[in-house]
Amino acid sequence: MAGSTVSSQQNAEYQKQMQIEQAQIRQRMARIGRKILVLSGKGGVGKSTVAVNLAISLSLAGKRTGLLDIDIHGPSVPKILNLEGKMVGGMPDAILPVELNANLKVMSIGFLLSSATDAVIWRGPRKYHMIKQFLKDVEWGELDYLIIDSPPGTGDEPLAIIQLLETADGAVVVTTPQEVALSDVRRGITFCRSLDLPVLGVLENMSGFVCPTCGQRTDIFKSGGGESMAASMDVPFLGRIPIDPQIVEACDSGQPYVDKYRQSQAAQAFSEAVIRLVGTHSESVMTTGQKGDQ
Ligand SMILES: Nc1ncnc2c1ncn2[C@@H]1O[C@H](COP(=O)(O)OP(=O)(O)OP(=O)(O)O)[C@@H](O)[C@H]1O
Repeated sequence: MAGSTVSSQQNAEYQKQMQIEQAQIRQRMARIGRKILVLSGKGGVGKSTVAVNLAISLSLAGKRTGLLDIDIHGPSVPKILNLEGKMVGGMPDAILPVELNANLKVMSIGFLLSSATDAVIWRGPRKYHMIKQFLKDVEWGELDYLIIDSPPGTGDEPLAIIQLLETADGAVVVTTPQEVALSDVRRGITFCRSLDLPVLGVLENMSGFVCPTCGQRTDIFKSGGGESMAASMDVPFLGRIPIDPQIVEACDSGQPYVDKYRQSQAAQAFSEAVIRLVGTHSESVMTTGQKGDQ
């Protein structure tokens, strides 16, 4: 009897603590306009590349943007943005994100690991706790957009963030065109629907390669599969990003691709996809995406 009283007391305290933390998350998130998750059904399809370049495009368009990398097992955002080894700032009750430029703040689990080679072996509850801490403690300030790079698949991390955010605006689902990737994406879309998370669009990455020497196009992973899958699942299609070796080079050297190679076919395709995605803010994104020299 005494034991059950203690455990019900503990349970009540735990519930109270959860409510306090959820209220803290709500308070932080109330200062952020649109919260967009970038998901993929399968690993290696370019999800982090898309998340980074989406965040850069929005920041170049003058939108106050945050980029949150919750890919606990493979945080690649610090590498792609040449932020490896950066220390995040701290305040008594908050973690300060790294400021990449005046409009772009970045937070990644990678900043909290002691080296780029550290492996994280965490079970579900610990991942949930880390994601909750990010949402509760990272001091973004006022943002127009928060872009969240989630790990591939439909596991603990995307589930945790969707539940904890409560009010995410939706997901961009990245795929490559071949059937083996598309079947995983269908599962990803079903996952979003079962959690009432709107699918804002499907982006087909690595869609064809145009040889820079002879100009011949080769559909290495096929082409068009993402578009027909989006139509059959009744979700918007955002466009096709071709394979471009300069994307690999930019990612590996930590340079923002859409900024550095603005006139390239892939950057233009990227820019059009962002316009389809953000809709009402399209003019400013278009202006930024098309101005400037390479
Ligand atoms: N359109 C593209 N053309 C050429 N290379 C690309 C393209 N998109 C992404 N890449 C390259 O593919 C590799 C994987 O990309 P990325 O890390 O973004 O994938 P991911 O889906 O986030 O992977 P993970 O499953 O590990 O999270 C990187 O080397 C990146 O530079």
